[in-house]
Amino acid sequence: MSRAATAIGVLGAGSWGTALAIQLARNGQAVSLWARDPEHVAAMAADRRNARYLPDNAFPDGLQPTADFDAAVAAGDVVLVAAPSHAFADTITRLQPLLQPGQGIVWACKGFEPGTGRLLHEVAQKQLGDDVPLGAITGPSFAREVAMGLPTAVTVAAFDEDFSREVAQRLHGEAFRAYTSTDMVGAELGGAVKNVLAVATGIADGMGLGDNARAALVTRGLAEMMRLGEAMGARPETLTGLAGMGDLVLTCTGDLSRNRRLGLALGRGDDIETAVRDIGQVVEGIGTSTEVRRLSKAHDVSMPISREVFGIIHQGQDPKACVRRLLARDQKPEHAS
Ligand SMILES: NC(=O)C1=CN([C@@H]2O[C@H](COP(=O)(O)OP(=O)(O)OC[C@H]3O[C@@H](n4cnc5c(N)ncnc54)[C@H](OP(=O)(O)O)[C@@H]3O)[C@@H](O)[C@H]2O)C=CC1
Ligand SMILES: O=C(CO)COP(=O)(O)O
Repeated sequence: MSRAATAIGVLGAGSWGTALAIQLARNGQAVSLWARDPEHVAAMAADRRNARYLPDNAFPDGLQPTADFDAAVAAGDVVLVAAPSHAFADTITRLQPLLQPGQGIVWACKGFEPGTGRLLHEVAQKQLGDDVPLGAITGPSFAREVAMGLPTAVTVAAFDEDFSREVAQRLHGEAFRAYTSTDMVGAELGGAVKNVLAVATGIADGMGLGDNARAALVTRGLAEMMRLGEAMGARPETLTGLAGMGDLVLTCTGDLSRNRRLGLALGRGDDIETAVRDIGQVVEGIGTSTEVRRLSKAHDVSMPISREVFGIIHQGQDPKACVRRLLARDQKPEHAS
């Protein structure tokens, strides 16, 4: 099969893979959208929509669902991975032997490798070496709104500026602005850490703590993200930009956020298993809270809000006790000198 700059394979037909596939097809790309379940593929092909994840959005003509992983990888010069972060490493391992010279990989997953805290570009680089162009799509972007064609801005980060430009050009279009960045660490860190902070603000809102508390959590959460970012080599402007502050504002305030919705349920006193089942889609903040805890310890960075989210999710701690602990912390200057 010949590969072309006007064709692309998207691996993962959840809500975000499907929305990005719709956006790419809107821009005239021939899109092969791969899903792992052949029945799901058959249903999408018949309905010309993804009834499981984005039922309200019809597929543009250029979008073809496929159950053929190899064909999706071979479709274009760029392969877009849109699996949850816990499936990222396996996806890279599976596609590695299929990669042809000149092909690049970009992903839309927001999280860390479970168990190691590695950023996804570190996972990909370790597996593939330095010769394969790699990039990450991040920023404030609810799948449903992108699929509807509502105005959205994202960042495409890659060490290789030509590659980030190429991916951005494929995505950029009417109502969809794709910026570029060379700060992979900041772009990936912002998109991952915001998941934990969206759970935190959801919990506060679920407990009825008010608008002041939400604004305080967003702002102090950003301070946590920036401290970790400084320790890990992120650029501060990335974290005050779309990948950090932008996504933080979106997911800490927008009820389409699955992470915020998990928090709302926990804050109302629901148990986590029921909340996750009711949401029915990936909630990255659950695993990410463990990895943020790991990284904050490894880099000796104070992240009290993220720590309490970890305690509530993984240690069964009472949200009320967590709030009391946060409020009882020592008084101090807002900005460390
Ligand atoms: N939805 C959004 O608005 C946005 C999501 N993201 C990020 O995109 C990534 C994907 O999320 P999203 O599409 O929303 O998730 P969804 O829950 O909507 O869909 C999950 C998708 O991943 C597949 N999947 C689940 N487990 C595995 C696995 N072990 N191996 C391979 N595939 C698997 C599912 O397949 P199946 O149906 O067969 O179970 C499904 O296609 C996440 O990292 C998320 O943070 C980023 C920006 C926006
Ligand atoms: O990352 C997202 C929007 O930018 C999606 O957020 P949730 O995973 O919390 O739904």
